Amino acid sequence: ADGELSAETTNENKLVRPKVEFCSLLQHAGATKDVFTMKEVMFYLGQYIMQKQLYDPKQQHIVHCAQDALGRVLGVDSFSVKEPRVLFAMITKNLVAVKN
Ligand SMILES: C[C@@H](c1ccc(Cl)cc1)n1cnc(-c2ccccc2)c1-c1c(C(=O)NCCN2CCN(C3CCCCC3)CC2)[nH]c2cc(Cl)ccc12
Repeated sequence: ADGELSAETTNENKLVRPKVEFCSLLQHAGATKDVFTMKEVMFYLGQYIMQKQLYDPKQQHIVHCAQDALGRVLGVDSFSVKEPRVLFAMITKNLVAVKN
């Protein structure tokens, strides 16, 4: 049905290798490896956004990343965490699937 994220994208156990700049963001948030599950990628990105206080203090579902490497990597100035489909599309551009 419309609105369904593709199973491929949201399979949280799917293994991915983030591209170089994206991987350094995850490592800034505490990651110590270069192959992740999608679930881990989202966890570390959440930590990154929290640690760098990129979310809007008034509307905490809005993330402002124009002045941050995150904005360069995702290609946007801001986004809403309430639009997972948009978010996954931007994030998967920075990931390479790992054949297992
Ligand atoms: C459900 C989940 C989510 C997960 C995936 C998607 Cl595509 C959308 C949404 N989510 C809900 N709000 C957030 C969030 C909001 C603001 C700042 C940081 C995180 C998240 C995100 C997590 C996360 O791992 N979240 C753990 C629990 N969150 C509760 C909300 N908490 C808020 C507490 C108040 C201050 C703002 C954060 C942070 C921990 N990882 C993300 C990575 C990105 Cl690229 C974007 C958003 C998130």
